[in-house]
Amino acid sequence: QLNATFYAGTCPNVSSIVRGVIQNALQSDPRIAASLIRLHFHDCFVDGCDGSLLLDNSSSIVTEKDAPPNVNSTRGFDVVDNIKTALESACPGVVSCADILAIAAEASVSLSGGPTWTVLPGRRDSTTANRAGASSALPGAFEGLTNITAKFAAVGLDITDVVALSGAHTFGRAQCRTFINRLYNFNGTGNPDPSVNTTFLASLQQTCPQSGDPTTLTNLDLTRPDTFDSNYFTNLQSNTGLLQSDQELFSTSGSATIAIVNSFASSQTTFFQSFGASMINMGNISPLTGTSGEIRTDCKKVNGS
Ligand code: HEM
Ligand SMILES: [Ca+2]
Repeated sequence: QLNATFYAGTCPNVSSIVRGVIQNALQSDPRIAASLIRLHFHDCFVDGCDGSLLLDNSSSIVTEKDAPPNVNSTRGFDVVDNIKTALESACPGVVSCADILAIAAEASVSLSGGPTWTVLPGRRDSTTANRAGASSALPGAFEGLTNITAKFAAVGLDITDVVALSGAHTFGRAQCRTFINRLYNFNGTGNPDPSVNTTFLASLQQTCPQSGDPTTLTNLDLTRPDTFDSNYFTNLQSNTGLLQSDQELFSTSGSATIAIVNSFASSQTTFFQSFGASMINMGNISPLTGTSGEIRTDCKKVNGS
């Protein structure tokens, strides 16, 4: 039931309103586009794309925001609220918070130099959150390609989706705690991860000293950190992927992901096309449609609570 023209009659300017708020936010926060697309991902993998991630703690809600993959990590909720406020004033009670995340993801990528794709809206918002689901369903950087692939398969996404969507790490930041395992004592070997380029390793060790601040940020893409491009894949070819889960796509011998990395590295057009298709696949994960769920008035709260 998701449909490109879902808001054509009820909120025809929804895309330009969302885009305008993000454009404005980008003026003071060049990272916000990356942070917003990540919210759509962390929403969709937990009970589908239903806005569950956005709910705060309350008497009936145990927030997903405090699950390990999200706590002190996901950000941009204030901008989602600004988008919701702008939409409530233009078309009250019409656009769901789940759709805001899907539309914001596309706007964030296209405003950062990446592809455009046709977002299919029509999602409605959950009245529940799933903390345990957020703790278990989202992939972690140390998990290994086999487990990560299994978590994507659990929501109907295949190996091409894994590689294409990982390309979102072409922008945004990561904290030292998410990759320091690779820098000094990888898997108990007493040595760094052998798949880290040695010059890159030295620079990461400077950024993240062994007893330094685990929350220090660095760019996921060392080449053009705020631009959406295919450099993520050429980085993997030169062993400068930041997270273990990034570099494994290219450095796991015999893996089917290697050929996909090589094809995206050699053609940005191929990557862009594939990325748009995979974002649509991700956006289709078990939405609430029809009369299921509700259209929240405030993305942080279930209506009437
Ligand atoms: C394949 C499995 C994935 C793993 C293991 C993973 C893991 C991570 C980790 C550990 C961070 C850094 C978080 C922090 O330091 O606070 C991060 C950041 C990010 N992730 Fe992923 N991720 C994955 C897939 C995805 C997907 C599918 C998307 C979107 C389509 C995505 C978009 C992002 C973005 C844009 C950032 C930077 C956010 C910011 O700067 O605020 N990731 N990811
Ligand atoms: Ca969800």
